[in-house]
Amino acid sequence: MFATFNFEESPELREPPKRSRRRDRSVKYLRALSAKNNQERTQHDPSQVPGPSNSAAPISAPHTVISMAETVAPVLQAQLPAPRPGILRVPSNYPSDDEARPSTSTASNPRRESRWAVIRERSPQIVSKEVKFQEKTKKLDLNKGRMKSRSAGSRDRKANRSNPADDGNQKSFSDVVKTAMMLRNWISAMEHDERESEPDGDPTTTNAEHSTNTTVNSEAPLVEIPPMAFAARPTGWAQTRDYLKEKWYQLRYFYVTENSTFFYYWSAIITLGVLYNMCAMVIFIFDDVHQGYFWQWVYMNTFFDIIFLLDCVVGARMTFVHEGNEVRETTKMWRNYKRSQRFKLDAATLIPADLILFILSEASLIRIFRMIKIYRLYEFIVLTQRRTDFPHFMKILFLSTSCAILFHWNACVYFLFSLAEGLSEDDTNAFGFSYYKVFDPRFPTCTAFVDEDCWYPEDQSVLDIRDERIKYMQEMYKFWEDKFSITSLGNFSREYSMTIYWSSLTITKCGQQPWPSSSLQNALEIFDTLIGVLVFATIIGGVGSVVTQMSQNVNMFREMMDGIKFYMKYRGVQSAIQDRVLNCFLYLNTHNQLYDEEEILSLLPPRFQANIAANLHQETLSKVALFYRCDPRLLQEVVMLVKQQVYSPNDYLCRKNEKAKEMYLVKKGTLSVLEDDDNMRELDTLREGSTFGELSLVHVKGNLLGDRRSVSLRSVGYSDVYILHQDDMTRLLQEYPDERKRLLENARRMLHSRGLLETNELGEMCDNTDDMDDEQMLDFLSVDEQLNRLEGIIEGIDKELGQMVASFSHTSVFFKKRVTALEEIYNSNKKRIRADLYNGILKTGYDDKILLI
Ligand SMILES: Nc1ncnc2c1ncn2[C@@H]1O[C@@H]2COP(=O)(O)O[C@H]2[C@H]1O
Repeated sequence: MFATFNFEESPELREPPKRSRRRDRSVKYLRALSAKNNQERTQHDPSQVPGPSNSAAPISAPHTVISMAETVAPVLQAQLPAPRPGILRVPSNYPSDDEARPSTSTASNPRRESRWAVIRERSPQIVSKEVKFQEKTKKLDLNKGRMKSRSAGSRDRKANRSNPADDGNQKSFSDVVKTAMMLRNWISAMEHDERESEPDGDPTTTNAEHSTNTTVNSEAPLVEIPPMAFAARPTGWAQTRDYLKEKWYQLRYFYVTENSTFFYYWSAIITLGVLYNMCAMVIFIFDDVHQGYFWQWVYMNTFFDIIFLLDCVVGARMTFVHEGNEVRETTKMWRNYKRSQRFKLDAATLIPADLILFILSEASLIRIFRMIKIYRLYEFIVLTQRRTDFPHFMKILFLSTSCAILFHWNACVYFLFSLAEGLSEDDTNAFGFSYYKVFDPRFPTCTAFVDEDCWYPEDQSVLDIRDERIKYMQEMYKFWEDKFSITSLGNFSREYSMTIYWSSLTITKCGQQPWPSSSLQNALEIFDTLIGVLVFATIIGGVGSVVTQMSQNVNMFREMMDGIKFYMKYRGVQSAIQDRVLNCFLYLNTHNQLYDEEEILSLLPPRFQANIAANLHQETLSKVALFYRCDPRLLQEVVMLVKQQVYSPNDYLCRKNEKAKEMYLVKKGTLSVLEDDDNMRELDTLREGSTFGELSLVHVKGNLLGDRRSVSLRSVGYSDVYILHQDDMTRLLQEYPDERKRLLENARRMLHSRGLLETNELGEMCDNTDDMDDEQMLDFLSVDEQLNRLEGIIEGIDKELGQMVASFSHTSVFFKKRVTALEEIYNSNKKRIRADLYNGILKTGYDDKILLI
């Protein structure tokens, strides 16, 4: 996993504004123009410049929008053709104010006219653009006018248009104005957006445009915008820059943890490289492969070498634990990598020995150095076994892969050996490889099932196979001579198929092979036999353990099932009950519930047990009315007390009027709430996530139900239920006296609201336990609760006494040691001490004469 610095991700980074670069540039350009325009305006029309008091006055966002619109619009207007009097006719739905009519507003506004004059004067490009634009518009208008005039002949029903050309001009120009207006509004809106999202104090400037706009803002601010008027939100280039910066930091300081998903997948890639090297480097001893794929091999080698190089970078960014802390500092990680075994192995892997291939291309085994990376393959196997849900399958997969690689290597060694010995031409019994041993495959050209002639007429044969075998073979050969085709294989296919066959049979000792007839052949055979024995021991052991593990659970279940069956038969249990028990047992097995959860959890440290329990029950329990506003620490302990129970179909969880001692949480299944066992009227159904019976956790004085169940509850199908016992709760509440009071209060309120609590005449609750001390509280406890409490108190006293005894014995040992040490000091310095005492140098505060005796 790539680690990152904990940059605070701002919302705008998550949602980049949809602005194109072109739009940015256009805004920049327009801004520059408007800046000049403003500058000129201030020079030509001092009344427009806000005075110090104005500039200081904060203004709200809408004002700014209008002012910016005013700023940008004239610039656009400057590029529009000068309106011809009498031509402009704005559609009825078009804005009719001055701002919306550039021509009229410009004409009627001498101030603006003077501004444009200055702009034209100072920006010749704009003037030339304007001229070009005017010319184009004129042409457009003329063309349109011509077209209109053509159509006007046939459609003179538009009598109000006396001059069709004028009409065309008028429409096209209004289109242009309309577009310009839209453009202006769009820019205004964008300006507004942008200002709203300015990152720093200057809300009219983005970082990228700073240099352009500084002049505008410093010299002739249109309106002073308070720095905090808009939220700081980088946009455009600033945002991209921030994003790139963040990515750069992430890349520069990335780190990898061993258990991260990134490292796992990266290891998978490295493993692929290792396997590739293992297969490729030996297969290039075959001539066909070498000649046909040498350069492809070189490219692939380079690719995987780069991957291995990158693995060194990853290795240098591996976190490690130092004094219990995970170290993620770049330099420390690098130093740790340099010191590690991994670094040495990685360095050895990357020895560029395969440069020799360019001189001696046959020496493909020179890449053997890359095999050092095999340790990463082992790491990958370990990581996979940690992560996978199918460990047995993975184990068998790894075993078979290693077998395949071993066979492959052995086949190549055998071929090399045969090459060294010299290939025999036509001896099928030769130990080494011979092309004669591998025939090209032959396929029948007739179909035996369809074609009658395709069957060899054995019944017509007069030859007895036992006596005239050779003749029989010749006859057969003649018969098939024209009834098959030969597919000729390349040399490599024949070589590899034969050698891998030899290799697998020799290693597994599964088939008879030609005898070795020389010392070298013997040596190879013995070597193979040794490897075969080792491999077999490993494979059989591995597969055996996998099979044992896989069948372990099945066997255990079978044993348990047999035991139960035997017991029930032996005791003569009714067959209906037997069926119920066995069905329930099967259900538990299929839902993986035969495991003892407590036993499994007990393997974990208490902290994790608490985490798991909280994850399973805390949310459900926090919604129970009884725990309303109770201390979260109490809830954290309550979740640890919850135990699981499975109920079969029609099992009763509790019956009406039974002593209530548990609270239930439904994890899975459906429960029926029955009014009574007798009439079986269903009041309600409870499903997953429901809780009930919570009032049985505390004993409430005045409970009209008297701690009895108000209804019966029956499981419809199989139900998984979590149970919280009253005893556990009472014991826990001894440590939380305040919470006990709160729970009692909640319980009383609940009972009261259901009309199940004794009330006084005014209908108020009889007792208030809030102000009670522990002594008074005892009166409200049931005998069971009192006993529990007593047990708790005795346990507490016991604990305290134990602590006191331990502390006493510790202190006495300490003092004994001290006295012994003092005695030793005194004995060794007896004379000096006596002399000092005698001379009055040492004063003990006691009667020194006693010591001097
Ligand atoms: N009509 C009902 N619908 C759902 N749950 C009920 C209904 N009546 C009672 N219960 C719950 O079922 C529980 C049975 O045991 P208790 O009487 O202790 O508390 C009961 C309530 O929590």
